[in-house]
Amino acid sequence: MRKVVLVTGASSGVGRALCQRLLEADDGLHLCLACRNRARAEAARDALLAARPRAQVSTVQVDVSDLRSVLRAARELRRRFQRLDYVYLNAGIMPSPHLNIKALFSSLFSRRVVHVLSTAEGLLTQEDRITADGLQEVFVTNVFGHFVLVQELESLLCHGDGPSRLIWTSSRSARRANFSLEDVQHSSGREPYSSSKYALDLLSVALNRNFNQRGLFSSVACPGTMLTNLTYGILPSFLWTLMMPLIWLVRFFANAFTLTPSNGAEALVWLFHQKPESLNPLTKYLSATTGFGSNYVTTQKMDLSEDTAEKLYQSLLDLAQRVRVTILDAD
Ligand SMILES: NC(=O)C1=CN([C@@H]2O[C@H](COP(=O)(O)OP(=O)(O)OC[C@H]3O[C@@H](n4cnc5c(N)ncnc54)[C@H](OP(=O)(O)O)[C@@H]3O)[C@@H](O)[C@H]2O)C=CC1
Ligand SMILES: CC(C)=CCC[C@@H](C)[C@H]1CC[C@H]2C3=C(CC[C@]12C)[C@@]1(C)CCC(=O)[C@@H](C)[C@@H]1CC3
Repeated sequence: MRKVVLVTGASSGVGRALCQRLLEADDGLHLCLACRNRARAEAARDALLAARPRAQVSTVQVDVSDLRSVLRAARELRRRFQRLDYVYLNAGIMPSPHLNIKALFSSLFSRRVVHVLSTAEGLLTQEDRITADGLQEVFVTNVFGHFVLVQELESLLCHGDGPSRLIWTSSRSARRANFSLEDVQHSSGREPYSSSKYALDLLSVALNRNFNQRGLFSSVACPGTMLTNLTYGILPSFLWTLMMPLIWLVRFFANAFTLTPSNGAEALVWLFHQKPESLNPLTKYLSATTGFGSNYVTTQKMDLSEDTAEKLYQSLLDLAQRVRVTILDAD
């Protein structure tokens, strides 16, 4: 039977490159592209099938920032599939980013230059919005919509017939100091992106604690800094082009500049091929690229406590229950 792989945010960037690379390695897979925009999803499916006609590629419409859409998509997936072998929880946003140019220049002359350029620590803030469900948009898109999707797909993931895998696209910019259990949605801070990625790291740890015995394994990866729609929201593409000679130089010292979505997919593809029992649940798997353009995977121990992970998990369960009641009452 074909293995089934679901990828959210597969219409562009690293999600789309991941699909391409997975099919290059094995066109016997069934890929299901979970995207918010039907036209972009179908364009991605057509391009993938044109390159690998033997593959099976389907699409499902889901806007992960809209919980009704998540429930609808999960219902559709339960109708279509008996099991999901891999779910890549990859869709993500960084709305209205503001780059602190002064901090960028001073970091270039500091001893922490490699760390700052790899994580953007102290360089970026964002303006978050509130969704129609009354939730912070970055939190619901990057974390909570995916959490509810996983809950709704539990029967396809814990099927008792071999392991299933969750692989989250996190980030090197996930930072403990930007996350608080008292404000998991980061409604009162200016770094919702970093907070949401830290929440993903915690969530993955908690999911492993709660689901490994039922055959579900979770991992987190960072694709490194790539030129995608997300980074074009920080600086326009012509500025990236102008800075390219400098960035190629920087890449000799900072392996996090993977630059292309295909390079960025390295850790996500690598995780696909690993036995889940061999992976450390407290490790983040990072795509990296050398100055000469070779890709490899490196690891980082996550800066978190299992107790905080469990507390976040419980608070997401509570929130999901409350939101479900509100949605059901409104319908
Ligand atoms: N670019 C980078 O340097 C880095 C990116 N990442 C992470 O990689 C992931 C992919 O981003 P990247 O490829 O860079 O950027 P892109 O903007 O190219 O891709 C983001 C994907 O997420 C989808 N998406 C956004 N919002 C929603 C939503 N509400 N519902 C469903 N799908 C949605 C987008 O759909 P659509 O095509 O319709 O816009 C798109 O397919 C993100 O989680 C990001 O945080 C992590 C580290 C570095
Ligand atoms: C490298 C030079 C000379 C200039 C680029 C400056 C910034 C635009 C750039 C430096 C660090 C980058 C970075 C990200 C975006 C672009 C930078 C701020 C991310 C925040 C992109 C999304 C992520 O998830 C992070 C892992 C990236 C961290 C580094």
